[in-house]
Amino acid sequence: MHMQSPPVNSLSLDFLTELCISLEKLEMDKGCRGLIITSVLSNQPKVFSAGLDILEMYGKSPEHCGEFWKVVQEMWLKFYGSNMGSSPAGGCLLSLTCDYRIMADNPRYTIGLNETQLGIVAPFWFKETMVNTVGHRNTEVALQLGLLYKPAEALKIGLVDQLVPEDQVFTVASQTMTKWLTIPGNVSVITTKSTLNLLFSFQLWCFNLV
Ligand SMILES: CCCCCCC/C=C/C(=O)SCCNC(=O)CCNC(=O)[C@H](O)C(C)(C)COP(=O)(O)OP(=O)(O)OC[C@H]1O[C@@H](n2cnc3c(N)ncnc32)[C@H](O)[C@@H]1OP(=O)(O)O
Repeated sequence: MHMQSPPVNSLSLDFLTELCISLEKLEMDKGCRGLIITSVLSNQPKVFSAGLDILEMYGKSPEHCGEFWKVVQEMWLKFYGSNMGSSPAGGCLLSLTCDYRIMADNPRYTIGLNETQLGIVAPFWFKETMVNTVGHRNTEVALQLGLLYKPAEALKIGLVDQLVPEDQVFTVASQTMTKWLTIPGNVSVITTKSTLNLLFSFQLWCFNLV
């Protein structure tokens, strides 16, 4: 899936709604077993996604914000595989929801949950998704300081899985997905994934009760 919403693929209500509809269609397509999401913006260096559209959250009615927030959560529930350039905040969340993250090895790119730098709080489920990926201590430091990591640092803490030269990102992503798809039987993979997420799903359920 190619994201192309200039200038920076910011996640607006319209963009997220279209993304969720496209994902729903792919989920219903029995021939589709995986998804590589990438940015085809023409800017250099490339942005994967600038995160939530800041203008979507400013000066809007509570109803509009509610609708926006619902679609952000829906997006978080659906994702699978990714490759990328710069990914701050919601852009980082988008890639954290994927099974495997391949980042272009260009020090001008950064990734991380930088919300505190903007004076906002990374929501509970952003934080928990980060903890599940890089562990508690790395998350503690990253979130409190609102750190944006360059590719080599992101690889070191496990925020991304692989760095590749910029012109090879898509080829390597395709090869990686081919390897993942050799695992037989969708059901065992999906069940394993659900088991890994069981505690988090329960926490989220409790959180929604309060
Ligand atoms: C309802 C409750 C919500 C609670 C939310 C809590 C969680 C929040 C999550 C978030 O995702 S908040 C968003 C955080 N995002 C950022 O901090 C990213 C900010 N942007 C950048 O760092 C850079 O723009 C970039 C992505 C690295 C790209 O840099 P580049 O130099 O290539 O482009 P710029 O000249 O900076 O930007 C071009 C253009 O795009 C506009 N823009 C950038 N980011 C956003 C954004 N997130 N939303 C809306 N618009 C954005 C930027 O203003 C420029 O616009 P113009 O000036 O050209 O009009």
